[in-house]
Amino acid sequence: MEAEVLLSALDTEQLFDRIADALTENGYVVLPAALPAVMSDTLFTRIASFEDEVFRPAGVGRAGEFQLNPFVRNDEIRWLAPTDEVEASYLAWMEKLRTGLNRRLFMGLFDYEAHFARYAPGAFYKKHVDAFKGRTNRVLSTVCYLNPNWSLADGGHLLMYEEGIEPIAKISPLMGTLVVFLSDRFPHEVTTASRLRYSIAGWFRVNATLGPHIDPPQ
Ligand SMILES: O=C(O)CCC(=O)C(=O)O
Ligand SMILES: [Fe+2]
Repeated sequence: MEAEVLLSALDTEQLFDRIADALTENGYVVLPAALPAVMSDTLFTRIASFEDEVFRPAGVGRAGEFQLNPFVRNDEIRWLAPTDEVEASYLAWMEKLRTGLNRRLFMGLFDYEAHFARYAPGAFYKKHVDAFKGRTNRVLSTVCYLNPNWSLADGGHLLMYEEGIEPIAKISPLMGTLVVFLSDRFPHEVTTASRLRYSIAGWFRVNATLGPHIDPPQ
């Protein structure tokens, strides 16, 4: 038992090494089956069990600038909270990643926020950048997918762009796949899904508080 625990701790360190190396080299990484299978299974069970009322339409912009824009995105979200055991386990894993990356890359990641997202058939999220202009507190984006199977024809791909108009990556939202990327560097979009599509999107933030301006907002 102890050996098993040690082994998985070692695996996690190796995974974090891989993420750190890829971020340094490419600014992004796609990791199939990154999360422990038990964790993605329980997260899938949780999101799939939510009643419709649990979700709210996702918006664009933050705090004072927040608005609904169904032409840009029409997924539905629910923020994760540490009060639920399953959600807490995901947040705890991300906390390990946060300190792991700070140790390796001195990124100064300060906190993490994440929401479940549900894309109904026909839903999409047009090309956008996650970091809000002028307030650079979101520095590293994560997306974790919770769909037990997915085929090309189901759509709902994450397309990532860098400079050109052609995507540099096309990612299927398959269970356990984790994507991590620098928030201000990669415009990305979710193509129209023809099936219900589940994910958890999250952001590591730096503490950009300057003088009286509290950022992130409390
Ligand atoms: O679900 C995805 O693949 C990406 C979602 C996204 O870009 C976002 O929520 O900002
Ligand atoms: Fe995004």
